[in-house]
Amino acid sequence: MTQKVVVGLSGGVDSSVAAALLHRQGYGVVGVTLWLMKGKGQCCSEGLVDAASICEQLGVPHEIVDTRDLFQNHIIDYLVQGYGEGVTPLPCSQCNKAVKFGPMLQYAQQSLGIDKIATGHYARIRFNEDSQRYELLRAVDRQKDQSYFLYDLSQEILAATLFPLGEQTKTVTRQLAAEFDLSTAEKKDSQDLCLIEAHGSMRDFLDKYIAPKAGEIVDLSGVVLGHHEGIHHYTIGQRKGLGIAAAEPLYVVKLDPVMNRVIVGDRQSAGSGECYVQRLNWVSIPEPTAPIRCEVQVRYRSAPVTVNAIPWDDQQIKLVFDEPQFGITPGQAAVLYDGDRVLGGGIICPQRSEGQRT
Ligand SMILES: Nc1ncnc2c1ncn2[C@@H]1O[C@H](COP(=O)(O)OP(=O)(O)OP(=O)(O)O)[C@@H](O)[C@H]1O
Repeated sequence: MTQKVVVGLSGGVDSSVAAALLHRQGYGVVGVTLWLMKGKGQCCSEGLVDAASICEQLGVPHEIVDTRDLFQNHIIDYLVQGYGEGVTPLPCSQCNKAVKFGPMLQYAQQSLGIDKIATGHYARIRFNEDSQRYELLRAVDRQKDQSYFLYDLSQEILAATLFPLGEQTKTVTRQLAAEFDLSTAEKKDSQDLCLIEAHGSMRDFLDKYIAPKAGEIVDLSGVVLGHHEGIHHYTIGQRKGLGIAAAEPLYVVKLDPVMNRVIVGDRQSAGSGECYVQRLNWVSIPEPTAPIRCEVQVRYRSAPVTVNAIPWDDQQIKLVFDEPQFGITPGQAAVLYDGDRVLGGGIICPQRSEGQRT
C-alpha cells in the first residue's frame, strides 16, 4: 500500500522540492498549508496560491488549515508580552513546536488518517538503536542548518517526521527545483522572520501592539545618557540606534522593565561568563543528572562554543562558558550540541531565579 505523507507547504522553494522528492519516491503526498497570520502575510496570500499550484503540478491534494488563532496566541501574544518585559523572545522554535509540527501531525492523523509529516527544514533525524530514541541532527548543509529552531520537538513528533532536504545542500535543492520544473523554482529565499517580512521590521510590528513608554537610557552607574520611547525597541548587545554620542561604542547590557530603563555599557560589560536556561527540552538524550561538557549556540547565527551545562534544579540548567560570551540575550534559545547531534535546549532566563542553591 502506498505510504502517505502530509507535506507542510509554505509556497517556498524548499517545501516545494521536499514535496516533489517524496512524490518521486512514491509517497502519497498531501500538501497542507497552515494559514498562520491574520491580515497580510506571505503565508496567507501568495504563499497559499504558490503551494496550491505546486500541488496541482504534482497532481496531489492540497489542504489549507486555519491556524491563525494558534499563531496569535502562541506567537504574537508571546512576542508582545516578552518584549514588554524586556526580553527578546525567539518565535521560530515556539512556532515549530506549538503551531506547525504539533497541529500538522494532529490534523494529519485525525482528519486524514495519515501518520507521517514532512517539511522543507534543513535538519536530519535518525533512530538510535542503543538508546531507542530518535535523535535530531544538524543538516549536511551547515549554512542552511535549521536544527537550532527544532530543539523543542518531542520524540513523538520526531518519530513521525521526515526532512527530505537534510542530506543535501541548498544548491542541490535549487537544481532539483529547476529539474522538476516547479513553478516556485525561481522564488527568492525568505530573508527574515515571516513576521518581519509581513510588517517591514520587528519595530514596526511591535509598535502596532505596544504603546510608547518614554524612559531613560543610563550607564552602569545610573548616569542618564539619553532617552527612549519603550524598552521593547532594544535588545541585549544592540549598538546601533541608541542615539547617544560617546567616546567609545556603547552596547545595551540590560533592560530593566521595572524602572523602564535601558542600561548601556562598553563591549566588555555586555559579555557574560554564565547564564541560566529554563523550559528545557532534551530532544535526543534523556535529561542529564550530572554536568555535561558540550557546545552551545546562543543565537541562530552564533558560532557554537564550548560550555559546561550543569543541571541546577528541576527547571533550569546553568551554562558556564569557557570564554565570556557577548550579548547573551534573555528570551533567545540556548541549544546544546554534541558534534552534529542536538542534545537539547531551552530559553535563556532574564536572571537567576530566587531561592536557588548557592
Ligand atoms: N504556512 C506553512 N504551512 C505549512 N508548512 C509550512 C508553513 N510555513 C513553513 N512551513 C514548513 O516549514 C519549513 C521551514 O519553514 P521556513 O519558514 O523556515 O521556510 P524556508 O526555509 O524559507 O522554506 P520554504 O522555502 O519552503 O518556504 C518549510 O519548508 C515548510 O515545510
